[in-house]
Amino acid sequence: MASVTRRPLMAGNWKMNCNHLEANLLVQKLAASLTEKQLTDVETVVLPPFTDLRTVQTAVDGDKLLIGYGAQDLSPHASGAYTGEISGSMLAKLGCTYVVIGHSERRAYHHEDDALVNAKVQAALTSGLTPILCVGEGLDVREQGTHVAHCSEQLDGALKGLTAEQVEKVVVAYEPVWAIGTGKTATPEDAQEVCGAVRQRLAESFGQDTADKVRVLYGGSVKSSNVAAIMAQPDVDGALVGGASLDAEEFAKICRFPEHISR
Ligand SMILES: O=C(CO)COP(=O)(O)O
Repeated sequence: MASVTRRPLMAGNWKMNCNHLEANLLVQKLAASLTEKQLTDVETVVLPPFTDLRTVQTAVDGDKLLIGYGAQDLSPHASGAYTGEISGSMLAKLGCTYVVIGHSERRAYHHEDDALVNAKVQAALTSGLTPILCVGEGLDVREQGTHVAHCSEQLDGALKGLTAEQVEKVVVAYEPVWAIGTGKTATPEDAQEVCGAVRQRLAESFGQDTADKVRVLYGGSVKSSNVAAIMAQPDVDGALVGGASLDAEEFAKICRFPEHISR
């Protein structure tokens, strides 16, 4: 177990922020704030709104930036009469490698359930995209103490019908809803408790080898001041960062976390 190495992943979820001009500036500034070695050691990814993706692609390709990018959602369908939707193949064609699926904001505001999340995970994999599958409990569940069972259920629902080979390609993000955008970070021990339970559940369902390969991220008020303690946890392989990813220097500092930690 201890010998398993997973490349750390820092993913910036911009949510509904930045027009395409601002996106260009942010991605260029981010790349300029990190050395090639830092970008090699820690996989750095931005997740802008759909309307920014072409601009980010142009910046990344044009300047050969070592930054990955992806979308915040996709349609479960391949193509057709689904007004307003974006397919996985459209995202892949734009050079996206990642897509966020099942974010708590989509579960809450767009009533996405585990069955839809499962269909989206399958659609992403079919298009060659890496899903960043979000799970996490609200404050009520946390107060009842059933957060581990809640996240395990969300995980089971999202990965239903997948093979171990497919699951190896998935990134899981544990984002406690009560810690998102609130400034309340889960303690490093809280993050480890659920990230460890996620890996345990993956091992039970898909085998230890698969569980050891899957990267599990923590998300919720991650900042440069708390990232090192969170990343010191054995089952936390990276962070899904909201607000702090909109500031290039702050997100770059988050990506430079290995300077403050010995794992
Ligand atoms: O929801 C998040 C990332 O997907 C976390 O957002 P914040 O970092 O703003 O709390």
